[in-house]
Amino acid sequence: MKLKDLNGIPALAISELGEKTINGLTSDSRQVERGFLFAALKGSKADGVAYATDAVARGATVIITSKGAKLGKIPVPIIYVDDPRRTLALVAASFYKLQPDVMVAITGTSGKTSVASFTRQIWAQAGFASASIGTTGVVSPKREDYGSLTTPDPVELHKLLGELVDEGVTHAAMEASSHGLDQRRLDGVRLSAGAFTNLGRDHMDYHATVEEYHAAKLRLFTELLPKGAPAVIFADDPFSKPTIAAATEAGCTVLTVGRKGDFITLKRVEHERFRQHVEVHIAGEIYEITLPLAGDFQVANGLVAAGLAIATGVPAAAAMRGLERLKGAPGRLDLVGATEDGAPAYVDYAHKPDALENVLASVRPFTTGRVIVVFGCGGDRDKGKRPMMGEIATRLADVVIVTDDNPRSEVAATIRSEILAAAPGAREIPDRREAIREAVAMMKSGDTLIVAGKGHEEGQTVGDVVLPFSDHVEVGQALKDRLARQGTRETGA
Ligand SMILES: CC(=O)N[C@H]1[C@@H](OP(=O)(O)OP(=O)(O)OC[C@H]2O[C@@H](n3ccc(=O)[nH]c3=O)[C@H](O)[C@@H]2O)O[C@H](CO)[C@@H](O)[C@@H]1O[C@H](C)C(=O)N[C@@H](C)C(=O)N[C@H](CCC(=O)O)C(=O)O
Ligand SMILES: Nc1ncnc2c1ncn2[C@@H]1O[C@H](COP(=O)(O)OP(=O)(O)OP(=O)(O)O)[C@@H](O)[C@H]1O
Ligand SMILES: N[C@H](CCC[C@H](N)C(=O)O)C(=O)O
Ligand SMILES: [Mg+2]
Repeated sequence: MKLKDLNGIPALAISELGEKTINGLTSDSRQVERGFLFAALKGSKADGVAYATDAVARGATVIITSKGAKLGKIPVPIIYVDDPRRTLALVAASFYKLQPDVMVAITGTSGKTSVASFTRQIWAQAGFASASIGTTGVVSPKREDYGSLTTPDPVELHKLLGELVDEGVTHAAMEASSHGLDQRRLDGVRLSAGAFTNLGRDHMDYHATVEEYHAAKLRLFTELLPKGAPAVIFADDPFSKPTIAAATEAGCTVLTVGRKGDFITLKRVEHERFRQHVEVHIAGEIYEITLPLAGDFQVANGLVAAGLAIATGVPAAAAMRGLERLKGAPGRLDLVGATEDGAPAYVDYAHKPDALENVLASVRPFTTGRVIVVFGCGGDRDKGKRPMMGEIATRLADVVIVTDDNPRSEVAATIRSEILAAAPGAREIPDRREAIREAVAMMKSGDTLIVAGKGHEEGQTVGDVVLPFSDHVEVGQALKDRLARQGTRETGA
């Protein structure tokens, strides 16, 4: 492709270098090949400028960087721009060209993965070839790829969107993380609609304040959605009001959902152990549906997904039928099994205070015995959330077991002690497998077990090593062993 065919490049550079052929793009010098455009970006750990020479040695023929960057003697043209991350996103969008006709993005502290998955499922039920992109990976009619970043790097993202179109996908829902929004990873995506779930504490190691974190999320509505595009906003969160105000001010068509919602109004919820009966009103019609998922927060996620589906052309009745057939996203209040007398054991991805609070509160209505929780906190991540999660667990669960969750480069015992400082009466079992086995062994009739923090993850990161580990597998095995022990006892063997 010629440089002149790429979006986001300043006119002067196009007039001088427009005929240059570009074979590929990257912001990582290690991935440069002959004829590539290299974006030299200032990052949180390194500065891409330092790798420009390396990029040229590997075949880069044009470099994009920020105005004022000092690259020294480089034998290829350098294009200076105000916001090179945004330029890279726009360039990537035009390089890979194709995007699904309908693209929606979901932001918020919790529920993004679930809403993206639910939106895909509702679209699919309504007959559209649909995909979801996020923390748990990419799901489409032809693929189920395990994920890494919640919002992929723009070059990866646009390559992926092009591939999805080639597969026939017309509708895609993606997660917009605050890192992704802040780093302009989505700036080239042609969005049809956006959504907001809620705002709580997260990533305080990256964003200086909650306001800055909220502002990063608001970029979706204030800078990325085209004027007039639907913004589906969950109405019952403390941050709903300022989000609605910002989206309205930016010219979005705000559609609120929830108890205080106008677009989809939640009237009534009746909880059962594994499902919920929900009454909602949409445009004067009353719908009574059964959501086949546990957890209040799944009602919220379902309504946001239904809002996105309706806003992008699915009839309300079809969206409601779609809700009745939803499958939970992997590792989100995911029922692994039950003890011989029916006490359920769930794996959940709550790794931040609000999520833990929600998941523990959600299982209480159907727990006649004790709520037992096993959790830890990740190393090299926001330390402030550790005592907060300790306090929440102690307040909302009857038995608290604190264990390890990806200590990374930190001393695991220190992380645990920071949680335990705010969790009087909690037990400490460092080894996660042992903690799970202990929790399963103590379950009695009426109890509910929540193993929180890892959800779909398949590893335990200790130092630089990722040891294979799955909460799902461990809980399943512990339940199996318990049932086998029970059987042995009953037969007197
Ligand atoms: C902190 C963070 O978000 N980092 C992201 C950021 O990297 P960075 O620009 O800060 O990287 P850096 O290491 O400082 O390097 C600066 C530049 O030098 C380049 N470089 C570096 C070395 C070299 O040899 N050659 C070279 O060219 C790098 O490619 C980079 O362009 O931009 C990269 C490209 O988009 C991302 O891959 C990278 O994500 C890292 C891997 C990461 O772990 N990110 C996490 C925290 C993240 O983004 N999480 C969110 C939210 C999760 C959630 O809540 O669900 C997500 O969306 O996944
Ligand atoms: N709407 C919600 N409100 C509060 N908590 C929620 C909500 N939805 C999910 N959760 C909790 O957050 C956890 C993660 O959910 P999900 O993966 O859907 O969110 P996410 O925003 O994608 O999170 P992440 O940023 O970690 O990828 C769930 O396992 C559950 O504990
Ligand atoms: N995307 C999040 C996931 C955290 C999950 C939890 N298991 C942990 O390791 O803290 C992060 O990398 O911060
Ligand atoms: Mg996610």
